[in-house]
Amino acid sequence: MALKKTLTIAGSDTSGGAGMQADLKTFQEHGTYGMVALTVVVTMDPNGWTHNVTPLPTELLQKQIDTALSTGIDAVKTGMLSTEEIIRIAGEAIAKSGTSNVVIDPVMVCKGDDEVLNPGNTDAMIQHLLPLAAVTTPNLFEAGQLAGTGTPKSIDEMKTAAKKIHELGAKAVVIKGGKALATEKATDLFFDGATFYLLESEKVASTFNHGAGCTFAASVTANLANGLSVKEAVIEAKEFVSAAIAHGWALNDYVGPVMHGAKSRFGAPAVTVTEI
Ligand SMILES: Nc1ncnc2c1ncn2[C@@H]1O[C@H](COP(=O)(O)OP(=O)(O)O)[C@@H](O)[C@H]1O
Ligand SMILES: Cc1ncc(COP(=O)(O)O)c(C=O)c1O
Ligand SMILES: [Mg+2]
Repeated sequence: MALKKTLTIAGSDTSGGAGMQADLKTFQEHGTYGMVALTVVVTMDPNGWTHNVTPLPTELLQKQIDTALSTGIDAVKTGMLSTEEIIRIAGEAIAKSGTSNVVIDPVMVCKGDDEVLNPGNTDAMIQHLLPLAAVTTPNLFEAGQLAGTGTPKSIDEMKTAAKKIHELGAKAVVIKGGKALATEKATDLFFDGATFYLLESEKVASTFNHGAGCTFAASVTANLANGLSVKEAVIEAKEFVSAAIAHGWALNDYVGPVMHGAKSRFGAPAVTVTEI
């Protein structure tokens, strides 16, 4: 039986919760066939868990992209890209891929890590990636950087940022309020270019949400490969990640990854969708 083919152009999170590890686990849970073009390897200091990001040689990235694209892919997502050159190469790969099922997760920082990646990356993402996006999935900080508005602090400010990001070329935008937004629920804003929707689920008190953003974007990617509409894809992704966060767990004293396979095992919390 042939499966839908999903590609992630992303970094390796050696701790397994985020990055290409989250993407592959999530692709598998959605019944798609996952492939990876690896950009960087993230390792952690065993004492204190400080992140270290090591880019792979770009010739090696290009060879991986050529390999994966030669199979004919049904959807592609980007994750941590880390340098302007990698962002440009990813953009060229997507333009060549032949699919319009393109999810840009504009990863700029790791949760719990203050080191913001090179600001030139934001401009490179705007130039090379946003115009190709069927959906882009910034968190609050990333949305503020892309829109040039500073981090949104309310639903109204999220709407303003989403409009700007849409004007930059992304066909649809999900700004993830997550637990940073001061709302009772875990609230994300979805803008399809015409209508705004709030996607809401119970806010989980736990801090075990490492990899939530990657898992959300990978779910959207697999759903698009499987033929769902963009709106259906983001709603299912919200259910999928809500279940994964509700069952997040402590890997060690430093990090709590989401449980990528929670929805199929335990079901998903309710998600409400409201047009605003
Ligand atoms: N504590 C939480 N409870 C429920 N949902 C959450 C929680 N934290 C994040 N989410 C959801 O997880 C998804 C990823 O969001 P977020 O963690 O902000 O992204 P990122 O990992 O990219 O920073 C979003 O749908 C967000 O609303
Ligand atoms: C390789 C890699 N990609 C992406 C991320 C971003 O993860 P999140 O899903 O928490 O936004 C991380 C964070 O550690 C990472 O290591
Ligand atoms: Mg993220």
